[in-house]
Amino acid sequence: MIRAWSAADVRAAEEPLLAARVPLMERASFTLATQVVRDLRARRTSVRGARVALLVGAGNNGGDALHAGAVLARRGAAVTAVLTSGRSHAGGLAALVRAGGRVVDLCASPQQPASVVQAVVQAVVQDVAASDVVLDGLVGIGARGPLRDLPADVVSGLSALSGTPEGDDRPLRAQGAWVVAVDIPSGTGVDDGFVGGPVLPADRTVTFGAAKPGLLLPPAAGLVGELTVVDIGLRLDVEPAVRRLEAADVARAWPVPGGADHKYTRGVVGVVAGTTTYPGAALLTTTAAVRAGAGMVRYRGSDDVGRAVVGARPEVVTAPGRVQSWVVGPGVPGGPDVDENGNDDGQRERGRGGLAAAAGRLGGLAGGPVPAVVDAGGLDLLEETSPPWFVLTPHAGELTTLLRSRGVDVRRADVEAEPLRWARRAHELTGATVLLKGGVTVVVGPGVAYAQADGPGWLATAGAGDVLAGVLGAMLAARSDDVVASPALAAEVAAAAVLVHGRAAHRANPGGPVAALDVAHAVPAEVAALVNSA
Ligand SMILES: NC(=O)C1=CN([C@@H]2O[C@H](COP(=O)(O)OP(=O)(O)OC[C@H]3O[C@@H](n4cnc5c(N)ncnc54)[C@H](O)[C@@H]3O)[C@@H](O)[C@H]2O)[C@@H](O)CC1
Ligand SMILES: [K+]
Repeated sequence: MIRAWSAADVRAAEEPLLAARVPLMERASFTLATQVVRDLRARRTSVRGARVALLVGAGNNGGDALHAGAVLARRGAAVTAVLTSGRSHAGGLAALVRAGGRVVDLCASPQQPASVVQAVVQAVVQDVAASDVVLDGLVGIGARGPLRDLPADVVSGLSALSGTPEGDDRPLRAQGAWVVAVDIPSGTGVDDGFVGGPVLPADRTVTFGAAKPGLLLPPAAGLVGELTVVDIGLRLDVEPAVRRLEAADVARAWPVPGGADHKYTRGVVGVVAGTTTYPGAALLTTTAAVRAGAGMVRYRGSDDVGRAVVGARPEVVTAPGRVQSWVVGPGVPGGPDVDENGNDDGQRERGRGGLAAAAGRLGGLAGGPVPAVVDAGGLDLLEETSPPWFVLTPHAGELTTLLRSRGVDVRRADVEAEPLRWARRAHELTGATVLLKGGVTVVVGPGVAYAQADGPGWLATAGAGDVLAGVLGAMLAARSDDVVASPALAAEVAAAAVLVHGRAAHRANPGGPVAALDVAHAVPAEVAALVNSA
């Protein structure tokens, strides 16, 4: 698991070590330099003679870059530091100069007219782009807001370089430079992943002490490249702000059935999905639940769609009965669609019934409480508040609608700019666990947040959400009682489902397009690979 702590928590953990004169910056910068050497070698560039540009800001982040530059210069690299602030880390600067590094100070003549400064910046930008490696040490965890002043000008200049292919978001790749962000890509929100101005996308981010939330969260997560966490000896005893599950975590927690298990201990998934107009969602959701190892899948819908489901997956039953998790809503019309089409095949009524049972509001034969996945049209069927064992699975547009229906003035662009913030708001307002789908999927439950980046971009395709709902339904059914008993567990299971779904998409067709049903069919082999690696 990757755990990420806020800037404040990291600073608090640094304090006792700094007080004890532990050389944290030396540790950090030496490991940074070592990583750069590894990257250069991997790129078949010898360290001796390699051109290294350091983008240096006012604080200790620039100090890290300067010290790392000094290490590289001592090993024969041609290092140039570009100072973007009137004050740079004195020790780092002295070390670099001692090691033979070159310094270009953009603030050397503060009285120069802006046009001259801009011309100098442009010239420097060309030089930087011609380097083998660029270290971004403009700002780290001391940053406030988007980049401004000269750091912003330099990054904007690099981003606007000619020769960058249209649509390529990594301006220096075309020039052959490898960008290493020091601690964070400068300009990204350390704690929230917000990107409100220019950022130089990194090929690698070397972060110190612990990951920071912004490195895992969208949209900043897309600018981080490969993430390397360097242990500098910090002790972080508080709960992390954001977590990311890795394959080993999911493998360890997977409920592998034993000899005494039967379909009811494995878990029965009740699915209310699809209508005669949208039967595909019913097929995808039930197939995914079956393929993810549900003890049994019970489809609830019209006779016509039920026949199609059983035709495709004879394992599915259509009779009512015991259920250990509900999946409500894929392919079920919501709000305006219902008014237009009139007919929903009675799915909304069945969905309400499933959710009432899942909330424990029916009792008796209906059973419950049990976990529920609430997707698409199911989101319209929620009561004012829900228990944490309900996992809502909106995309950004659906989350916006959900929030607006509860009086929050928010637009889709806001949700996309700060997914964690708005997913958390939806969790606070509804009480449910919220899984906000995207290239990086954010999950928020009571006291916990996960950010999962497991799937390829190809996974953004119709029906992929139905498959996720089915996989998650099966995983919740397998741990039904535990999920109801421990409020934060639904979020962990949901994050694990996102991981399985994303990895199954890679497995379905590595490096190429995937159809939703192919993802469902790749789930068993992915689960086998996971549990066999545990
Ligand atoms: N405390 C320590 O001993 C350690 C600190 N480390 C490094 O130090 C960094 C934190 O250093 P600092 O606290 O000095 O802060 P930073 O180096 O992150 O930068 C803060 C400075 O940047 C300027 N600045 C802030 N926001 C800006 C913006 N939006 N645009 C342009 N300039 C802006 C301000 O002048 C401020 O002084 C960490 O990210 C890490 O790289 C590491 O060396 C590990 C040990
Ligand atoms: K940085």
